[in-house]
This record gives sequence, structure tokens and C-alpha cells, in this order.
Amino acid sequence: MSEQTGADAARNVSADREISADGAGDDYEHHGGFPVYEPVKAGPNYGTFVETFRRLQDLMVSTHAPDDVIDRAIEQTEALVELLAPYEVPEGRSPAGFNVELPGRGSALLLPWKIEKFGEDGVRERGMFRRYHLGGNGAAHGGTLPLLFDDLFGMVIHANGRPIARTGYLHVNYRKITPIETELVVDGWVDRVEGRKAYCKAELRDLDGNLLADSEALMIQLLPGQQ
Ligand SMILES: CCCCCCCCCCCCCCCC(=O)SCCNC(=O)CCNC(=O)[C@H](O)C(C)(C)COP(=O)(O)OP(=O)(O)OC[C@H]1O[C@@H](n2cnc3c(N)ncnc32)[C@H](O)[C@@H]1OP(=O)(O)O
Repeated sequence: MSEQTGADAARNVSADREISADGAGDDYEHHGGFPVYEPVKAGPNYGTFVETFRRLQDLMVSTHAPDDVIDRAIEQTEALVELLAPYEVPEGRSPAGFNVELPGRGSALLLPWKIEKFGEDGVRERGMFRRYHLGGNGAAHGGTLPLLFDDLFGMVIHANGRPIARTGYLHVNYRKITPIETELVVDGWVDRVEGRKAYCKAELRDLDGNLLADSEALMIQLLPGQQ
């Protein structure tokens, strides 16, 4: 039997939580005030679309092109905006963020990391900070690490079988320079639970096992009606 990937595990956990439109048979009733999202499956080339856009983001912050090239880039970007704008949809209806087999679940906002493990005992992701995420002198921008940790903690809560929660606080210790364009691994888990409060921890390491940053967050389960 083939081994279950992190993406498979994430999909299975989510499928187990699916409920009917009228809420009957809801075994995952604590959504707070969140709507119940139906995952939107990406088409076969959606991953390539997001990756191409990410490449563009990298180039946006790493090129110094002549003015005539910038003028052509504006024209082509405007054409792209015109192409896509008719397909804008409300929150929860785009494939962005729902496709666990894609880096960053297919959302250009998220770090392009892939889920390697998704279980009650924790979530592991692997990936790189890219040129787009550069802070200074080869290091990832300090603001991009909380983004990685915050999204990871959301998944940790989901994988742990806990109801929807929001981040009350998120603390990051920057232990060593986090390099861009270098493969890294992040692990997150629920450390302890007190009622609605889940205290989560995470560690970001390089492939030699060096601790680059660690984080602790308080994830607070939403009450009915809480947004
Ligand atoms: C197929 C597809 C599957 C894919 C798989 C999907 C995975 C899916 C991933 C999603 C990933 C997104 C994850 C993003 C998660 C965010 O980033 S959410 C955005 C950032 N956070 C926010 O905007 C939260 C804003 N704050 C709030 O809305 C409200 O403060 C909250 C969180 C609802 C809590 O409000 P409240 O119910 O009034 O709670 P309150 O009574 O004040 O506090 C409850 C308890 O927590 C304590 N507390 C509250 N705040 C703090 C604090 N800052 N410090 C210490 N203690 C605190 C209180 O003291 C209290 O303790 P007890 O007295 O009960 O012991």
C-alpha cells in the first residue's frame, strides 16, 4: 500500500468533517460564526498559474528594468488584470488556499511550502523563503516568519481535531538568520489545552537541524457567532 502523504492526510481530515448543507449530521459543530466552506478544487494547471505568479513576484523585487520594459510590463499586467477580473468570486469560492497538494495550498499570499505531515500530533511543512520574501542581507524578512507560523498553527488546530480558532497572540523568537532560497522544515503542534485555549508551539529548522526560529501561539476556539 502506498504511503499517505501530508496532503492526503489533510484532505482526509477535512473530508471527515464535511457536513450537509442544512447542518444535519454535523459532527464538527463548533464553527463559531464561520460559514462552512466547501473546498474548491483547483484545475490541472492552477498550480502552474500560481507558481508563474510567484516567479513574477520574485522578479518584481529583484529586477531593475529600463523604462520601456516597465511600460511593456504595465501593458501586459493590465491585460492580465482584464483577463481575470470577470472571474472574481466571494471569499471561499476560489481554489486559492483550499488545495493542500499545492505549495501554500495554492494561495499566493501564503509561503509556498508543502505539507509533509498532517496529524493529531502535529503538522510539518517543507519549503523555501524566496527572493520575494527577502528582508536584508540574505535573510528572510522578519514579518514573513509569523505568516508561516500563523498559517501553520491554523492547520495544527485543524489536524488536531479542534474546532475553528483564531490567533490570540503569536510570539516569535528569531534564533538565527533564516536564509532565503534554502530548503527548510517547520514543525508545529498543540502543546497544551485549557478549555477554549490551545497553546501551540512550532520550530523552524534548516536541513542540518539548526533551530532558526521558534514560535508559541494561543489559538482561541471561537464561540457561536464569533467572526
Ligand atoms: C481541504 C482544505 C483543508 C485545509 C486545511 C485548512 C487549515 C486552515 C488553516 C487556516 C489557517 C488560518 C489561521 C489563521 C488564524 C488567524 O490568523 S486569525 C487572525 C488573527 N486573529 C484575530 O484576528 C483574532 C482577533 N481577536 C478576536 O477575535 C477575539 O479576541 C477572540 C480570539 C475571538 C477571543 O475573544 P473572546 O471570545 O472575547 O475571548 P476572551 O474571553 O477575551 O478570551 C478567552 C480566553 O483567552 C485569553 N486571552 C485572549 N487573548 C489573549 C491574549 N492575547 N493573551 C493571553 N490570553 C488571552 C483570555 O484571558 C481568556 O482566558 P480565560 O479567562 O478563559 O482563562
